[in-house]
Amino acid sequence: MAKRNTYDQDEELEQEFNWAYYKRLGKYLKPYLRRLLVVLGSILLANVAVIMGPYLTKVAIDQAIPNKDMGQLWLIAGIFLVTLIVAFFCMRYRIWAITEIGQDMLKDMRSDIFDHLQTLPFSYFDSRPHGKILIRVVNYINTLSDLLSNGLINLISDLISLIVTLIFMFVIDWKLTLYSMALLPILFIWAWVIKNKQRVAYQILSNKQSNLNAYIHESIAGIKVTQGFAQEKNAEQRFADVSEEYRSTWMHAVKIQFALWPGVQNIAIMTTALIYFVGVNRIGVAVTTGTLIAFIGYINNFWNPVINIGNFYNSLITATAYLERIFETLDEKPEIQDAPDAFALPPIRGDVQFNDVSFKYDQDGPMILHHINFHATPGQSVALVGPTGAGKSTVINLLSRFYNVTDGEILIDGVDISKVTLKSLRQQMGVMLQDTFIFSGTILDNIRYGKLDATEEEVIAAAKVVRADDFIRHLKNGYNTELQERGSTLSAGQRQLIAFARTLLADPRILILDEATAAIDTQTEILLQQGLNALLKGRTSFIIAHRLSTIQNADQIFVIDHGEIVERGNHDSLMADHGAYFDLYDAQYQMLKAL
Ligand SMILES: Nc1ncnc2c1ncn2[C@@H]1O[C@H](COP(=O)(O)OP(=O)(O)OP(=O)(O)O)[C@@H](O)[C@H]1O
Repeated sequence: MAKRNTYDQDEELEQEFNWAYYKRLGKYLKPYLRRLLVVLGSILLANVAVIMGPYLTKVAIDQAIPNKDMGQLWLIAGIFLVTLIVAFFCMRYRIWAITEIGQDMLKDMRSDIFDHLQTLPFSYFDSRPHGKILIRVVNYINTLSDLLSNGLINLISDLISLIVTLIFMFVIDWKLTLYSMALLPILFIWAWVIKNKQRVAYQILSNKQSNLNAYIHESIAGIKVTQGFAQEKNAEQRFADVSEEYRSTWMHAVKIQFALWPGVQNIAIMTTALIYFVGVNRIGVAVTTGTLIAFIGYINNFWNPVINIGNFYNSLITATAYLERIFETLDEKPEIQDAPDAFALPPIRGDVQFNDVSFKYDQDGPMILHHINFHATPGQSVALVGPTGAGKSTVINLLSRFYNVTDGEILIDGVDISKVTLKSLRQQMGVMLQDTFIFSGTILDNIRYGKLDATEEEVIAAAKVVRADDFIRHLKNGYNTELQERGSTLSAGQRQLIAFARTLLADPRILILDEATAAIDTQTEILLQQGLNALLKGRTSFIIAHRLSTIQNADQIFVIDHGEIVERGNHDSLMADHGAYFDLYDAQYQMLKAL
């Protein structure tokens, strides 16, 4: 599992430069190879057209003009015009097609990372700020956009134009060509020297960017608390600090990135000077004026792509820092995976057995549950009570296999749940967490989340059974009322009723309910209780109860403390025992009386 992380903590950096990432990036290119070949063809054609220019000038200067051959001059002008038109259309196509290919690749990659995130265990999301996950799916992928669209266009067209130019140059004068290339090795060495510095600078930058995103995300999520405690100034200061760190690392990274640029420029200028020097000395001996002028034209054709390739190399090194993070996310193993020989759990009756189950969240963390044993027969209702942090939620997290047990086994209808496919297990289980999550969309959509193919009638019928129908009908647009993400426009009780309807629609044999802790008025409590009773009928249920009044009819009650079941029985027997349950009940009763 990933190490725990916070917004003010940098994520770990990879030490080695890993070319394998580009091989993996190539995998995303594969589906588009054919389209890319067509683009390559058009780039080649455009380059041949452009490259003809200096050659035509040479022919005009060395032959047509001295011979005063107007016919040849017109022909050269005509060919020139055609090359310009061909080049124009080829370039246009190139830009459009490559941008599309680049964006398609990004979309594939974004889908891969998003789909993969869906499979990751809670522990992955527990271990890092959500803002740091978000930034990988959105911003890091976007940083590749330039590389994969513009960068890719330029690289391919520059490589082709470089090769075509070199061929022309070699044909015209191979010696001058070699002089043109004389200073290239210096450039290669320079690029190699700053490569790692640049990558590390961008790794650090990506970290700071991630921290900033995490902080923004966290402060938006916690805005109510910030405003409630009038801590805005504090939040602003913290934001300013994180933001300043981002700015200064950005400046540092850019400084290193631009270290390559003057080197390329200077070498290009020096090469032109060298060609003039060598060329002028050889005019009349081995070089014609036309050849020298053509060569100066080619030198630009030669250095422009080299400069562009240098830039591409720059963005490639920069992107490495982001690619590492993207592939790291893709490589994150779903902790809870189907065993290779996993089989689908057949339709269950709802018999649940914990055999000596112990559990810890972190490998090197403390044991949270110790030797839990119990048996619930089909249709029974089980209530888990106990002080906060005792391990109640952990028990139900294990039952729905959001985590694997550290020791012992959990059996459903006698089948070890670690042996079955997750899908078949979770499909037969309804989990309602404390804070019912509402997705943006209509109420209808939100209830339908329990069974995607449910008809509107089925949705309404389910809502009626759990007593949700009444409040929904009172909303302005009824079932078609649009809800905000998290359901901020609904009350906690209403969100719970929606969760009940959603779960009823899914019709699971085993029900898990983490009762909301929020205080609700008596009337809502009665309503929820009625809804819940309707939902529980005929299902094995596990309820984490915070209000003991709601579980008096439970078949079994377990009192959990420090990860152990310290008492078990039903309400009457536990009350008669005068133990921990009695104390809890009494404390709540006294509290309610005092209100
Ligand atoms: N994801 C996690 N990673 C590490 N430790 C955790 C995690 N979730 C819970 N714990 C720890 O496990 C212990 C049991 O937590 P659990 O949530 O099961 O308690 P609970 O009885 O449900 O509490 P509450 O009534 O407050 O919801 C606590 O000490 C808690 O700090």
